[in-house]
Amino acid sequence: MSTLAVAGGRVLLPNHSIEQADVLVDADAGEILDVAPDLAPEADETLDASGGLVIPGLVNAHGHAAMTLLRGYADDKPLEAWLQEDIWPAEAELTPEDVAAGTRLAAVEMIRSGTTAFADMYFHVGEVVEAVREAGLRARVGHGVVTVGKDEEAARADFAESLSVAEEYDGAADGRIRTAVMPHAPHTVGTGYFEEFVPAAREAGLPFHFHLNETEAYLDPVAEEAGVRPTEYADDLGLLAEDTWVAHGVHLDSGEVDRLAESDTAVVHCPASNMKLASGMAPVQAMLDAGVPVALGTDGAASNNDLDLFGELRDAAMLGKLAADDAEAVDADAAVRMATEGGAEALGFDGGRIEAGAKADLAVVDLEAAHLTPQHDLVSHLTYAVRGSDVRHTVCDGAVLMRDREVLTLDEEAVRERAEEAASELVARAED
Ligand SMILES: CSC[C@H]1O[C@@H](n2cnc3c(O)ncnc32)[C@H](O)[C@@H]1O
Ligand SMILES: [Zn+2]
Repeated sequence: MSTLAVAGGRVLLPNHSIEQADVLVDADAGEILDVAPDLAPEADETLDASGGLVIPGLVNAHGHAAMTLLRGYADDKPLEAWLQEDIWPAEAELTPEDVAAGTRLAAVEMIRSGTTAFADMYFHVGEVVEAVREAGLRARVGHGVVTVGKDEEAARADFAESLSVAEEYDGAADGRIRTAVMPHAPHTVGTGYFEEFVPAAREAGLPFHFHLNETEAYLDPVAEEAGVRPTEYADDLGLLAEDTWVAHGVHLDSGEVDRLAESDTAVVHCPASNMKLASGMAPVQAMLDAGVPVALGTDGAASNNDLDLFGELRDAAMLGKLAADDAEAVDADAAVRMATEGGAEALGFDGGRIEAGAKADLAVVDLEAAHLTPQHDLVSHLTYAVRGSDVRHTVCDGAVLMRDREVLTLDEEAVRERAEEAASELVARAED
């Protein structure tokens, strides 16, 4: 067994107390062995965390990684116009090589900002898997299904691909990659296709991930077709369950919040995307009060426009207060929980907390900075003051992905060059 000690720092424990301790990791098994003072002498390798805070690696529970190529391509529009006029025409030109380049760029950005696990709903999933494997990250990946606008054969093939991809790649990269079936949203996939494929997916034990109630406009097509709110529609189709996690949940009535809580379906709050697209304010405190599991996500880099999850912690706390008209709503503690154990639970990973037996997914935040001084409350700092660029080391599955701000698993300069080129060519094809 080879061991790694993350030593000399303070550690954020599962009850959110902070202790001066070392974290000893079984680097082969990718698990935390012990959290206690003076463990470094026992270890084969040491990461210096002095002056830093060791936290669970953050979990970005909803996104479209390769959309980094479309960062800044189309801004300042509402969701429907943005998708129809800009994003979907560009994505129609996406190649597997583009997804390879864009996902690696996303991986560099996430590693740099302390994210160790993420969810990805996109296309060319084989390329996503290779990028995640090389980067050393953990991910739940899936092929996104849209059937509207497709003929029956193409629509059935799209949904079938989501199932076959989920079966093919589950457990890849030494188990760091898990999968799910990912229909885009209740109104962008026809009812008949849900009725045909959901039972098959459930039979195969596959989880589901989809966008739910992101905008007011997302409610109407379901109301017209089924006469119910989308959460009830999804539940009737067998989509809600403890292994389902949905993105956004902005426009939920109290019956829908209760239904999500009763089915133990997790909701991924994406505050920056919701603000940028003016989608609305999710009732985060109401969901927490009702017992809905809540996680955080960036959504794609084209609607955020970065993948720094520390921004979501801050935005979730700020927007949660505004939505509830209550400064006590979505406090710093709740935001940190959503970004760590909440995300890990939503994605079904045994991480998000620093204790013996948990996955060794960690980030070390450098606290020696003007904007983190003084240090009255480090949980407050994680939510309101830390930035992704404060992360000094990142560890996933016991492997060091970034040491002293140098990404070790990917050649950052080459990744950026390749992404720049892929993005220019993609946009040129789309606008041709
Ligand atoms: C079918 S793969 C995923 C699909 O979703 C699109 N997308 C990106 N951001 C959002 C969002 O906020 N709401 C809905 N759909 C979104 C992405 O461009 C892909 O086409
Ligand atoms: Zn999304």
